[in-house]
Amino acid sequence: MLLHFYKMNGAGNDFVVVDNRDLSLNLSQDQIEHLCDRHRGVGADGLLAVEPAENGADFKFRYYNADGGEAEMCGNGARCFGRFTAALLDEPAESVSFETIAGTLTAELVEDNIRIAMSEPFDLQLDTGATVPGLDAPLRFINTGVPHAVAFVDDLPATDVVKHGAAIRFHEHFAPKGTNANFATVLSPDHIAIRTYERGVEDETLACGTGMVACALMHHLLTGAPSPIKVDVKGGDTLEIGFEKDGEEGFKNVTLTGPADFVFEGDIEI
Ligand SMILES: N[C@H](CCC[C@H](N)C(=O)O)C(=O)O
Repeated sequence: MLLHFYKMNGAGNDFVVVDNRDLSLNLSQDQIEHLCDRHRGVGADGLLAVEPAENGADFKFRYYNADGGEAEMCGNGARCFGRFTAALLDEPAESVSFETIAGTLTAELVEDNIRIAMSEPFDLQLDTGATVPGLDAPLRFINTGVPHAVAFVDDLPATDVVKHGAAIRFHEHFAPKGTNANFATVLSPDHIAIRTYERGVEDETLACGTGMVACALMHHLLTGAPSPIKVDVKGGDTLEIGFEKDGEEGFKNVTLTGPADFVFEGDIEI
């Protein structure tokens, strides 16, 4: 079958996008894994599928990691999904809504960037009590649409993200679903830098949107830093996380703002 696809990039987190509004595609886990393979396929951290909405949003957004497994949502992918689907609307619009497993999200075009109104975070664990060998930092946790462990470290460039990330991702404390693993450092009161090991990619990625949100909210909880918080990612971009407090440890109106760009489109035999 010849598949038409689009390649997009959200701050270095890259995606294959397929338009499946007619639901004619029924890609298997192996086919998605092949499409994301950087040597044998198109190459990407994940795949975004556009499907028709079921509950009143403009579209449904289905997200699949590079291993072909479906995940609840993807923050960088949501910005790319918003950029892509805004162009599909009958009338030009500044915002577009889409259903995900994590809830219905809205993407807003803000100058050259896309702002995502994220789902409300939950399952906050300021200290999970979990440890991994060789990492001398408390492991914290929050679900920002997908699960994220967060460790603040002193020397981010020297941190073995793959070794410690894999140990956290597969740690029994987060079983059976596992978690993404983020390592963060404070640059200034309103500015952090992070690196992320992603579940389902099983490697460090150049950016992780829900991971940025997790680290920024944890930074607020630990230091009181006000909204917005800037986040530097491995790929070199700086993105912005906005939020309002909802009680002592809750958050609402959480936003993720950053780039979402088309790279190329093509056809591939699968
Ligand atoms: N790998 C994640 C999903 C993608 C998250 C990331 N790419 C983002 O931008 O939020 C998981 O399995 O939970």
